[in-house]
Amino acid sequence: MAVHVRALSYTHSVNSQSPALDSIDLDLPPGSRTVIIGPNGAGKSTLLQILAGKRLVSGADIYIQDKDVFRDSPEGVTFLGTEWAMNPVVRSDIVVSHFLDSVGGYRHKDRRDKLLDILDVDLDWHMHNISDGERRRVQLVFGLMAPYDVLLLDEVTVDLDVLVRDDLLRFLKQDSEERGATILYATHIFDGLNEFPTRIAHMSFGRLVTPPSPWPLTHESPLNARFGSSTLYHVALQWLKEDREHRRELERQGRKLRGARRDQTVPSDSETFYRKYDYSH
Ligand SMILES: Nc1ncnc2c1ncn2[C@@H]1O[C@H](COP(=O)(O)OP(=O)(O)OP(=O)(O)O)[C@@H](O)[C@H]1O
Repeated sequence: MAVHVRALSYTHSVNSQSPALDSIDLDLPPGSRTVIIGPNGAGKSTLLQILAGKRLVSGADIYIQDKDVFRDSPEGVTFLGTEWAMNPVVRSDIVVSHFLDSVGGYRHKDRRDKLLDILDVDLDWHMHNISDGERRRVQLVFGLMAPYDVLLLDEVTVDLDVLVRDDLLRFLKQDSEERGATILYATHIFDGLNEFPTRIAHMSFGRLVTPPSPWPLTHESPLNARFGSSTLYHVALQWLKEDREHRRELERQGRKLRGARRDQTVPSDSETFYRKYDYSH
């Protein structure tokens, strides 16, 4: 297996009400492309960060390419998350061509040039003078130019325009087919994604409630009876509605609280509001 996880549970802090990950078992074969679907806070980023070795866990088996993620630091694993763009280094006055050279771009010239074309990156851009989407494109060239065996993507296409995103997904799919690379991708954007995955999984409240299942749906798939010829978008919509229902049920039992607190007295005028929130002088 390219990725093998058993009994993975994780709690961010002692104050957390419930674990971010709860008894996760996961197997991803080489060359598979899995899209993880789940509502905000389901645990997708936490799972990807742990697989990338960014958070230490004990008591679980976590192997990538048959190597223990924490003891053997497997090579060929690329993680791309949204927080990269917040790093002051990539917001400094550095020219894109210098930046890519400084991180070894010349070693992967063919892939780098292909990605520069797909992501429409100008090598003369200054990193402190570009838009969020442009910075994201530079990140993707930087992150994808070295060939990987396992790619962990945490919603990095969020600020790309649809054309660039479409070309990028095509590149990732073709690359994975040609080189057998495994991809695990957490996203909330399902436009144009239907043809991308070979598997889909559903995470909810820290659990993998539907483990990676073949996509497009096969006749043998247990999901087939429910979703038939649905698009990925409709499957996602249905799963997320169920998640919301589940949360509301927990709320009825007083176990989770989100949204408006209708049972509480709220300040009725702006003066009370400002006093309450300490805006008064
Ligand atoms: N640094 C942190 N400290 C404390 N709790 C955290 C931290 N990061 C995430 N959590 C909590 O862990 C749970 C899982 O969060 P996670 O970011 O993994 O969800 P997600 O599925 O990636 O959500 P999203 O779709 O919003 O990105 C949430 O309840 C969240 O509040």
